[in-house]
Amino acid sequence: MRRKFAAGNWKMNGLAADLAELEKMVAAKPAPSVDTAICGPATLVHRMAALGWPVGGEDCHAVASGAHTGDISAEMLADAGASYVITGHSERRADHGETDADVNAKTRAAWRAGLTAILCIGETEAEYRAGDTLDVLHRQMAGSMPEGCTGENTVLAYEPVWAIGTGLTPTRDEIGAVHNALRDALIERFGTETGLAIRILYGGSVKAANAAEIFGVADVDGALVGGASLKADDFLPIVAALEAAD
Ligand SMILES: O=C[C@H](O)COP(=O)(O)O
Repeated sequence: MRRKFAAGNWKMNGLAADLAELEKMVAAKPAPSVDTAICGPATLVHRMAALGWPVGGEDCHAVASGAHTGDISAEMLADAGASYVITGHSERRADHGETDADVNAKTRAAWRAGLTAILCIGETEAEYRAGDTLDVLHRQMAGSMPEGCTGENTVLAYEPVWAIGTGLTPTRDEIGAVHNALRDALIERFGTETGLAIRILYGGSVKAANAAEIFGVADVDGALVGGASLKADDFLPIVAALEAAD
């Protein structure tokens, strides 16, 4: 039985003053029946973790330490109190040219440090319009997901690039068809037990207003939430909708 998971991604947002939002989330003590986490900027991870809410990084380097100015290793995130790290977010793939091989290496780095990887895949708008969504996702899964993925060390996040920060979302049927295909692909690649254990999150313009509808789709095990995770008043209703979902 997969535990539902609501993860936030603060992206390049968050100053010390914004920790007040996380304090509000902690004070609300929401939804003990679902997993929650906020992935925050590296500058805040330590202080976020100290507040007692599960925390993740937004990216990590593939190696543990060395001459890589400005980079953060998975070990550093774990040392700062993180339990998760996002790998392969489309903004990293687009802004930093990260390839599936890079994402694969970063995901293995996350495991090496004892972190759970929230591994992102997703098609661009052009790929969606061309009807190539599943081909793209299968290719990204094949390249980005290392051998050894389990339900404990990896969470798969399906994030259509064209839905991120746009207010657009695929239809319920589209999300359902994609998540169903991803589940089949996980089972084929990792076997039935592991394929059924790996959680698949949907990400892209999830907010309180559409969360219940999206969480009602089969094989949606939760969400990776960007903009609506920045404020407790936006994120907590999403967590509540996940808890209420069948
Ligand atoms: O990692 C989160 C996603 O990029 C979704 O962002 P968004 O909820 O602001 O669309």
